[in-house]
Amino acid sequence: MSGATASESPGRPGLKPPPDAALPVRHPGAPAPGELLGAHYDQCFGCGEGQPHGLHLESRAGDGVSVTAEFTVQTAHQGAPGLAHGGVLASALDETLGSLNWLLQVIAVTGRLETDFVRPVPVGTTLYLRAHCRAVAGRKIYSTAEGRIGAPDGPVAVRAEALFLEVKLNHFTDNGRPEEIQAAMSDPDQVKVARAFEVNP
Ligand SMILES: CCCCCCCC(=O)SCCNC(=O)CCNC(=O)[C@H](O)C(C)(C)COP(=O)(O)OP(=O)(O)OC[C@H]1O[C@@H](n2cnc3c(N)ncnc32)[C@H](O)[C@@H]1OP(=O)(O)O
Repeated sequence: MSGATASESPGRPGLKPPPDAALPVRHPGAPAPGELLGAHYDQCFGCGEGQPHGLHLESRAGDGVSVTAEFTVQTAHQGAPGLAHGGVLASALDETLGSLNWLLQVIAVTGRLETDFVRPVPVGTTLYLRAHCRAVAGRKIYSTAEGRIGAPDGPVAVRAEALFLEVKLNHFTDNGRPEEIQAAMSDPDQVKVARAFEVNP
């Protein structure tokens, strides 16, 4: 363990933007800084209100291509007694990082997610997450995130670097279980249909 932060060590295989990568551009139609993004899909484990044991993460647009989010660790999220499960914390980072694609207004999925677990996170803790997009190269989106305990400037508990890959809508329609795809597509609210798959409304 080097002790370096994610943003100080952007050279890990598959996570380093190529030299010709561009700076990310916030879409003109993206929610304004400070605006809540809302759940993109009611059944999403990360943000959906229809998931009783989900994270119920609330993401908010930040400046540039950045977001902040909060989630409170519940008893259903334990790994060891009284402590958050590492996979749940990775999910919180993944969800926060995924929200960045809404500001870029591209449909993208996580290809690679590398997580550093820096401190144990007790049940009842509110984790303050922050993510920003570092670079874009073709379909590849390079982003980084961290989660702090108890306050936006609290001690860092988790960090992640991620590569998202832009995909077409058929990534979901060809691969998702037909029942859920049908249900999501037939919602009369077209914005909800679009957001379920993170397509631009
Ligand atoms: C608000 C929204 C919240 C969303 C929730 C959070 C997001 C999620 O959790 S999404 C769910 C988890 N992710 C998935 O299910 C994705 C499953 N994986 C896949 O479908 C595919 O592997 C996918 C789409 C990522 C890549 O496949 P494909 O489109 O065929 O890309 P492919 O042609 O293989 O590779 C394209 C480039 O990316 C690179 N690449 C692909 N995967 C990786 C990887 N894991 N690591 C590093 N590089 C990779 C390739 O090397 C290639 O590079 P180059 O262009 O330089 O040769």
